[in-house]
Amino acid sequence: MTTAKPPVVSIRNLTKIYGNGFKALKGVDLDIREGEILALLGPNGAGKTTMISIVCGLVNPSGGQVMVGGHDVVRDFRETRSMIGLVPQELTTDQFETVINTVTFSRGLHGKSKNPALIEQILKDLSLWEKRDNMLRELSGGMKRRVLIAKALAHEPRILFLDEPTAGVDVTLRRDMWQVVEKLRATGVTIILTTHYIEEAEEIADRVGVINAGELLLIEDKTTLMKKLGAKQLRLELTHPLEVVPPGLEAFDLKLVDDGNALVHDYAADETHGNGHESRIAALMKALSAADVPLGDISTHQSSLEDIFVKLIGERA
Ligand SMILES: Nc1ncnc2c1ncn2[C@@H]1O[C@H](COP(=O)(O)OP(=O)(O)OP(=O)(O)O)[C@@H](O)[C@H]1O
Repeated sequence: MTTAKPPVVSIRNLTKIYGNGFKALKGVDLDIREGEILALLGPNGAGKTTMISIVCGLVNPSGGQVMVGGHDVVRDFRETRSMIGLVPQELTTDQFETVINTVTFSRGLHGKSKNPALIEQILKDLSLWEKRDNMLRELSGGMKRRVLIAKALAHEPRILFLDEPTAGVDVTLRRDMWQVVEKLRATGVTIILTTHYIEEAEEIADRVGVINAGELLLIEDKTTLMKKLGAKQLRLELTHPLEVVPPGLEAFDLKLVDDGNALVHDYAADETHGNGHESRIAALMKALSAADVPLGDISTHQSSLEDIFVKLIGERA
C-alpha cells in the first residue's frame, strides 16, 4: 500500500482583511507538495505577497489555517519559521553590516549552530565570496539581491519562498539564481516563487497557481495546464494573396489573415493526441491542393503560458 506524502504546506480557507478593511485574501485553499517547484502567478495586488507573508509568520491571518511541516504557523511560529527561507522583494538589513556577518547572523537567528563552510559555499554559489567583507551599502542593487538569497539559505530551510526574485535583475544573476534553485531542488527543498514573468514559470515550475483579486483561480501541473488550456494554430503562408477562402474549404474553419497572405486554422492543443486531428489535417491538405491554393510555408504555433494567463485573467475581469 502506498500512502501519499502529506503536503509540506497546507493552506485552508485562508482570509486576510487588512486594518483598512481591504480583503486581500478571500478563502484560499492550497496544498504544496514536498520537493516541488511551484510558481504563483498573478497581477499586481493579487495577494501573493500577503499569502507568503502569512505562511512565513510575518502577517497574521484573519481566518483559516496554515500548517507547515505539520505545525500551525501562528501557534508554532518558531518551528515553522525555521523550516522556511524567505527571499523578500527588498533588503531591510543594517546597511553598515558586512555581507558575511549578515549571512552568518541570519543562520544564528534560527538557532542553528555555526557552519562557516556552509556559509562560504553559499557565498561562492552566489558570487559573493569576493565581497564578503564589504558593507551592504557598498554593494550594487544586484549584489544586494544575492545577499537576500544567501540570507534565506543560511539556515538550510526545507522550504524556500522567492518573492518576485528576478524583477529587475540582470541575466547573470538570473542564471546564478536558477542554478542555485536547481541545486536546492536536487536536495529536496520545496521552492515557491511568485513572478510576473510567465516564461520563468514555464521554464522551471512543476506546478503553476494563478492568483487574482485574493482568490486562487487554478492550480495545475504545468504540462497539464498547457495541454488543457493551450491553443494551437496551423498557419499556411500563401505565395500570392487571396481575397476570400477558396470554395471547397468551408468545412475546415480557416481564416484569411495578413491582407490575404496567410490562412490560419485554430485548434485545441490536446486535440493533437487523437487520430481525429491527424486525419482532419490530412483532409485539409488534400482539400487545399484540390482547390489550387498557392501554398508556401506551413508552420504551427502553440500558445504559451502567457497567452493562457492573459485569457484566464481576462475572462474574470
Ligand atoms: N498593510 C496593508 N494594508 C492595507 N492593504 C494592504 C496592505 N498590504 C497589502 N495590501 C493590499 O492587499 C492587496 C494584495 O497585496 P499583495 O502585496 O499581497 O499583492 P501581490 O500579489 O504580492 O502584488 P505585487 O505583484 O504587486 O507584489 C493589494 O491591493 C494591497 O494594496
